[in-house]
Amino acid sequence: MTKSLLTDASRRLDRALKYVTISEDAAERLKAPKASLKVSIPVRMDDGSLKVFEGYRVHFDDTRGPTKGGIRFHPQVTLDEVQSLAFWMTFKCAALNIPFGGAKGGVTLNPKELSKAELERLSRGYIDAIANFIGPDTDIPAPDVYTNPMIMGWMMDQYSIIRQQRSPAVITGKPVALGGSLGRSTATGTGAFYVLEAMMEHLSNKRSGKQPSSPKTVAVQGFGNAGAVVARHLFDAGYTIVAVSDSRGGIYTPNGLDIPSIQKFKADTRSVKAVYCDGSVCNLVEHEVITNDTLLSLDVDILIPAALENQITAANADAIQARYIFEVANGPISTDADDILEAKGITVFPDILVNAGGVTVSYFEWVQNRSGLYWTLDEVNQRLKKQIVAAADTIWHIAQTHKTSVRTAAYIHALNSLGAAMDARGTRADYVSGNRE
Ligand SMILES: NC(=O)c1ccc[n+]([C@@H]2O[C@H](COP(=O)([O-])OP(=O)(O)OC[C@H]3O[C@@H](n4cnc5c(N)ncnc54)[C@H](O)[C@@H]3O)[C@@H](O)[C@H]2O)c1
Ligand SMILES: N[C@@H](CCC(=O)O)C(=O)O
Repeated sequence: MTKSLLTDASRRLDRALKYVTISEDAAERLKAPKASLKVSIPVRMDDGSLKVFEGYRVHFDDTRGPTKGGIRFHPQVTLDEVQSLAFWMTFKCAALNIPFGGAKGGVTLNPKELSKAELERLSRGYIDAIANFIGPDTDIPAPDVYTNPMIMGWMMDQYSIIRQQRSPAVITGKPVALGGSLGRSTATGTGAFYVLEAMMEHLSNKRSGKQPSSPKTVAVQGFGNAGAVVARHLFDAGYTIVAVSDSRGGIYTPNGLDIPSIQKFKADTRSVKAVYCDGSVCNLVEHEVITNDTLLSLDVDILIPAALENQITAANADAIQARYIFEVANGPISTDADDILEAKGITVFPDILVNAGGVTVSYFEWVQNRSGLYWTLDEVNQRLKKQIVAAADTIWHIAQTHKTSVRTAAYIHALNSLGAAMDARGTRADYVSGNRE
């Protein structure tokens, strides 16, 4: 039987609980989602046939505010996956001190097999099915794997039609023309870069003079919204990106890839190739074609999984050679693998901190939609940097104080804020059990 992703995710919570003073009632409530909705979405296909897709929306916890989290379109979406992603959103928002709880949504399909018109009908159909489960004050979706601003725009429009009023704040990650925030499309990668720079500074302050110089070589798994942007920031900052990949596999060259050229080529052709572009002419450069498994086990300073969950498990953790792993994807490392990596002296910087730039700028987008006042790109990035580096510094200090992994420190930090909110609100246990006298 396959292991539940949510059960594995909850083991991270158990590890942090012993460091925090949080009531047993509050801890118990954080082990299961508040509500899970499963829907069927009938879609008229271009050939006239009707196809029914399965979708989900999960609210994990709303103690700290309306629930928040992306929508994934992927053939492997399951309820267990969406629940785990909603769990991580809860702790991510708490760790970043964003006044939101955690949620997630997903539809099980391969969007690459749908025409643009079919994709629009599916996106609008999904919103029809979950409209009473979301709202600007209750649950606010956003993009995730294989969804994008165009899809968020259709979804916001559909919700506005249903409610008969324009509702930009119901969804974030929209096109800027429809009330999206400047900087949202690059926020996850930009935030990850800010965290990486902050952590490199902490590590170099901690290092004694005898230890090796600062890290320079990087491999990035997944060259999408999150992975390509962090790769570009690192390239611009002088790191050598030796390998990148997408769902079809990877490319490797020890001298380093030209990330701006690869980004341009991908935007033009949708494929990731080792190229160097001079103006509009792109030529292939010498490289090795590698699998995603090989990419993960390259001998690099920094490994960045930026694709899907469970990429590093007990089955391959022993082969990992990187010194540091920055989790840009949600849940790319299993709990068993964490232990193996720690024993090998590899430091893991966790998803709920590293990829929190996306939801942070989503929060900024929601604030801008509600106030009607829009910020410049500089303002957005400055606020993002301030908020995410503050969280990174706090988490680093918790890890040093308690001598825990950075992941456990991130959960301790999140739990302190969640526990305080839950205890302040009361667990409502008597009310829930029907004992209302
Ligand atoms: N988009 C956001 O705002 C955001 C924020 C936080 C975290 N994340 C997380 O980052 C990860 C990537 O999301 P994204 O928004 O960049 O998605 P995306 O759809 O923009 O890109 C996904 C990339 O991963 C690649 N990919 C898919 N399966 C793969 C596999 N098995 N091996 C290697 N590559 C594979 C795809 O080809 C694509 O390049 C996900 O875990 C997501 O939950 C995204
Ligand atoms: N899907 C993203 C973004 C969520 C959001 O912006 O609400 C995440 O996993 O963090």
